[in-house]
Amino acid sequence: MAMETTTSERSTTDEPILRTENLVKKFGQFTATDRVDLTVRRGEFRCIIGPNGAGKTTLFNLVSGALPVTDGSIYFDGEEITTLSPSQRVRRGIGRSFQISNIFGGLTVRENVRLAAQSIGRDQYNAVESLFKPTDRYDEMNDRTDRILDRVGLADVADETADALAYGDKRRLEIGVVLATDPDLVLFDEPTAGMSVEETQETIDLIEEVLVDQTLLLIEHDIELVMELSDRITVLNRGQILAEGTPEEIAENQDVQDAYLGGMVE
Ligand SMILES: Nc1ncnc2c1ncn2[C@@H]1O[C@H](COP(=O)(O)OP(=O)(O)OP(=O)(O)O)[C@@H](O)[C@H]1O
Repeated sequence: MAMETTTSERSTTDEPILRTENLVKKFGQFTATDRVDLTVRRGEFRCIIGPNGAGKTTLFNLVSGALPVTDGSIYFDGEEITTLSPSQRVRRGIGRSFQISNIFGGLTVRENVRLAAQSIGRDQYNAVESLFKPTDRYDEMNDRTDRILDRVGLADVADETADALAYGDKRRLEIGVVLATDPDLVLFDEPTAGMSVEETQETIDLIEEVLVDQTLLLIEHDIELVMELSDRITVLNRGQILAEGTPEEIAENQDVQDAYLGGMVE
């Protein structure tokens, strides 16, 4: 298989991990997603950009299963997932970061990660049943939780409640919670929204470091960041794919400049 090395340590293959075909989402008469054919290759860092209301979040909702499609198909890892539930998609390997809202503030850091780890491989609604698992499975789950806590740098604060964490550690926990679901693809909807320049850089560094083996799909408004991070960029406009390419190709694309970048970059 052809391998291509990018500027980061991540490596991209030719194999598509996610593919949408003629994807359509209508809200009444309004078409929010308009015949989108998207292909993301395994290992890619793909940013989705576009003006407000372009349909970026709607596209994520279709991929994660939060919204049913109006028409078209979604394939993940070569298999059709168009009608699978969100939890079935998580078990297939599609993780979605909801930032802080994924975290239970009253539980400890370790409990949060463990709960997320427990939720895969079984029906999420069987959380009570999962408390009564055989001991070897219990140990395996604890080991896995510890490895994730190490990976995201939270081993030292594992027994603190999530509410007591400093801001930066909360972001680490959020990424730990996503990682605990063992994803192959992670969707991030504006992970740096409202952050200072410093916090933005820290969060991005963390995502790049911890999720180096995952395919990343990220909605981001900060164009400079998008240009720096992406292997490829997809530009949405009025629900349609306006352009797709490497950062260099997108920067030079006249349609993008006319419709979007010209108005965005001051
Ligand atoms: N549940 C809904 N019902 C009706 N219209 C919706 C719904 N969700 C989204 N829309 C509309 O679909 C369009 C696309 O919205 P979406 O949130 O996907 O855009 P976006 O590109 O993520 O925008 P932003 O950058 O502002 O977050 C918008 O016009 C929005 O008002």
